[in-house]
Amino acid sequence: MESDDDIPTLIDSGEGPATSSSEAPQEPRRIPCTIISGFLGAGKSTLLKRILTEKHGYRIAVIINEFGDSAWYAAKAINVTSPDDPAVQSEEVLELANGCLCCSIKDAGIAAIEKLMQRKGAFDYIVLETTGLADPGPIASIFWQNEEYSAGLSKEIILDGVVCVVDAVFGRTQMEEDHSIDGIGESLRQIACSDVVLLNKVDLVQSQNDLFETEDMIHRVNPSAPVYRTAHANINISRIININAYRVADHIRTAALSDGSAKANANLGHGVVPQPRHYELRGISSLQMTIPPLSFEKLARLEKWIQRVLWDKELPKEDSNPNVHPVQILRCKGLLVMETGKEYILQGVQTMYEISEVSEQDVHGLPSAGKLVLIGKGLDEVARSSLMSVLM
Ligand SMILES: Nc1nc2c(ncn2[C@@H]2O[C@H](COP(=O)(O)OP(=O)(O)OP(=O)(O)O)[C@@H](O)[C@H]2O)c(=O)[nH]1
Repeated sequence: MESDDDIPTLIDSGEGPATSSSEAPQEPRRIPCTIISGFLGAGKSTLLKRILTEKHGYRIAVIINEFGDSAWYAAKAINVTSPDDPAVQSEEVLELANGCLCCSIKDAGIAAIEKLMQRKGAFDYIVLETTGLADPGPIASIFWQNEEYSAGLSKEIILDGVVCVVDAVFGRTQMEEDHSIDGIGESLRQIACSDVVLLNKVDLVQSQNDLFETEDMIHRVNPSAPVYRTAHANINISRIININAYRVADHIRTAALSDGSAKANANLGHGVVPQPRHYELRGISSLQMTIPPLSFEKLARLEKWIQRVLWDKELPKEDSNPNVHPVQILRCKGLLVMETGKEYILQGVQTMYEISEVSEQDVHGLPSAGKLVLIGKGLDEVARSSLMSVLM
């Protein structure tokens, strides 16, 4: 670490940053950021390498935090590279001294990224690889657009999505047996916070049944994240980069609810509220449901319920349920369809949430059903009926 104030600095390689092809002033544009999380040894670096060598047209700044031999998080490096343009292969290395990113990002980590942003123009995409032990939730919330929480970073960076790499060989055991953080298995936290899951190393698994069972477990913990099977992280990059997971309704619209909900959806729009399902594994629980078209009054009630659960971490008290019922949300996602045909996306990370209207060109056809997925703690039968009562 070079600086006195513990703020990491970029070490200039001497070759200078790439310049924009056009000198014309450009609209300020937020840089998308993809977070790669995943189980130890699952293939995160392999995925990163693949991203950096694929042809995708982005000049990518990479932030890595390594788990060093001495059990210290040793160094994080930022490289600016573009496989499409050898001229920008110049490497700019940023060495950070202390702490894993999830611990230090609120201080030196943020400063590092702010310094990186002073070089904007040199890159147009950020990929951040976390260690296999990191909880991506707090990291993701740094980039959340709520400026109060993101120390202004969200003015310049937009979270594109969180990709979790799961080991197809050991993933199930890891989910069942790893350490827990605050009562939740750490690998399950990573799945909870992800927008896309890669089930990697499928070449090493003989039994299709084993793969199905691991996939099933992932789906139950996070019903809204698509799971792709990969060997050596070989994936069509467009499935993980620039997916706009927090903005695009299609992600949620096409996310399968785990019981083949097409049939259930067919009955919606007639005031039928299907039974939500919930699932619990090692402290984490998920609750998912399809939601019939809402009136604005119901939307307001649902939002109030969400606020109560996210901010107060308990269910609203009711006559039928006067006791305190603690809940915690790690991630929530929803597509809320209105009776008028308008659609809204709900996105939430930790205690932050946003409900934004889907632009008209992204609303396809007649509204059918909305979807809501909550992942966290305490999302049990009581939570289920509390949510149902809001929608009745
Ligand atoms: N057979 C096989 N080996 C793989 C695959 N993906 C990665 N590997 C190998 O598995 C080892 C671990 O891969 P990494 O990409 O370093 O995993 P990681 O998640 O970055 O590891 P940590 O940072 O230690 O958590 C390396 O030797 C890879 O070459 C795969 O799909 N199949």
